[in-house]
Amino acid sequence: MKKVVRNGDIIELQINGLGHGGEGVGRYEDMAVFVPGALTGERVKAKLMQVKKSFARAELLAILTKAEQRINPPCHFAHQCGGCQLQHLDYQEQLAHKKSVVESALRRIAKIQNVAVQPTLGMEHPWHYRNKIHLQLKQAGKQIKLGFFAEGSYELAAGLGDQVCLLVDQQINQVVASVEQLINKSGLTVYDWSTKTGLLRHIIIRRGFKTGEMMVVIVTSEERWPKESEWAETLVQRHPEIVSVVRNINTSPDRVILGREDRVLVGKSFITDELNGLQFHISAASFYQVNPQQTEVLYNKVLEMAGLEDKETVVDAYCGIGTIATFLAGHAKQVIGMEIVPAAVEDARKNAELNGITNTEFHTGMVEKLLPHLVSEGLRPDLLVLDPPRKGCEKEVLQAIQEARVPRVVYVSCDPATLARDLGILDSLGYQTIQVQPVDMFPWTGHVECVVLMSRT
Ligand SMILES: C[S@@+](CC[C@H](N)C(=O)[O-])C[C@H]1O[C@@H](n2cnc3c(N)ncnc32)[C@H](O)[C@@H]1O
Repeated sequence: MKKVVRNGDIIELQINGLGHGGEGVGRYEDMAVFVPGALTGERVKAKLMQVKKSFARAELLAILTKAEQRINPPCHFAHQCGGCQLQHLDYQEQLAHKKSVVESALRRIAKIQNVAVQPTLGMEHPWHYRNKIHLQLKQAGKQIKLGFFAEGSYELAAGLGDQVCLLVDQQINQVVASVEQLINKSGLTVYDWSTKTGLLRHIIIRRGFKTGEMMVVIVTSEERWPKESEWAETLVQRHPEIVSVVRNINTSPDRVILGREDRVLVGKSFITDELNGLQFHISAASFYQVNPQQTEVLYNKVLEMAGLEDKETVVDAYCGIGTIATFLAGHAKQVIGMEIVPAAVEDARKNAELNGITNTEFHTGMVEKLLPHLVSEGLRPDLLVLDPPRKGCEKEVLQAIQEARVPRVVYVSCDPATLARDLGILDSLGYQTIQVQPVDMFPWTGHVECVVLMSRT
């Protein structure tokens, strides 16, 4: 008879593989059990925390047999903070794991068997690669702490002020420490989600790796902040590489990060950066890839898969600040970008100007509306690049690709599951998957980025 399994049970488990979020997975009483921190090949003792019908989540209590690929995580907070799911796994093994995540998603979700997934393109020095940090704040007694949430929670896992994040650029780490000190010195308050009072909601710091320019965005409620500009001036005096301090006012009652109003407290409203010798203008509200070194690798793959011969009409759907459009413009007749965030579209237009590009145009709106509309008006692109957010593409986008009979599609994705779902749909619409290339944009985390070439059969 099947044993009754309950929350709180302590079990021994053989780990047979890693799940998509990097958790160890074993089987117990016909259930898949997910154990964060456990590795393939290990025997572990774990406590069941969330028992469902066919699976359970468990907390790792002890490693009874250790895997060879296990390493000591160099970060003190690796198991508390929700940022790094794989710091205990050797880097080369992580790259192999990410390839297998893509393979398994293609096989299970897209039902695509016969395409070889290339080995993941990794980094030589996979530390301090992030050009952006997004900090949470917590009132801890009289002190305000800056840091990251624990996995799956709104509780601060680790204060960062006197520590450094090993994934984030070192100069950003230094600015984090100063911001925390200055916030505490000036007696600012943290926004309280239960009473909806207090000032500070989030802090975002960005740095252009090539230019060294930094931006600090202080996301606040609309509460009065006396001497806001003086506060920002003091920060810039300590760190002259900060060229922009922006107060973003967010009045939303939910946890959306940025509000609608930006107020520049010091300097300009943007920073600049450079990728492959091209200049980019980046505003506070605009998306910009967080790992610039691997972004060049990713975009060069897109360019290679695009196989352009100077005569094509290209669509860059979900174009952000037009980085991919700018990469491709020099090799195509025309590039048409589409993006939902108006500030990013303004950046994209400026970026064309900055780089002396005259064959791009950018449309503001939802790709699922813009693309079908332009196709109905006769647009027939030779190549379509898709780089949607984690949730992937709406069906209308994929149908418009079929209707326009676009010969080639390059799909950039940060989520193998939604990528596989969309490749499966495109497959049923007559598109064959030709090349699949994972690129490690987020070392030590469970996240997997991938670029795929599809061709109309
Ligand atoms: C993963 S980012 C890629 C941006 C750009 N290709 C790059 O590499 O920097 C996705 C972009 O899609 C935009 N976006 C999200 N949903 C959208 C939609 N429905 N229509 C158009 N753009 C959208 C986001 O604002 C973001 O800029």
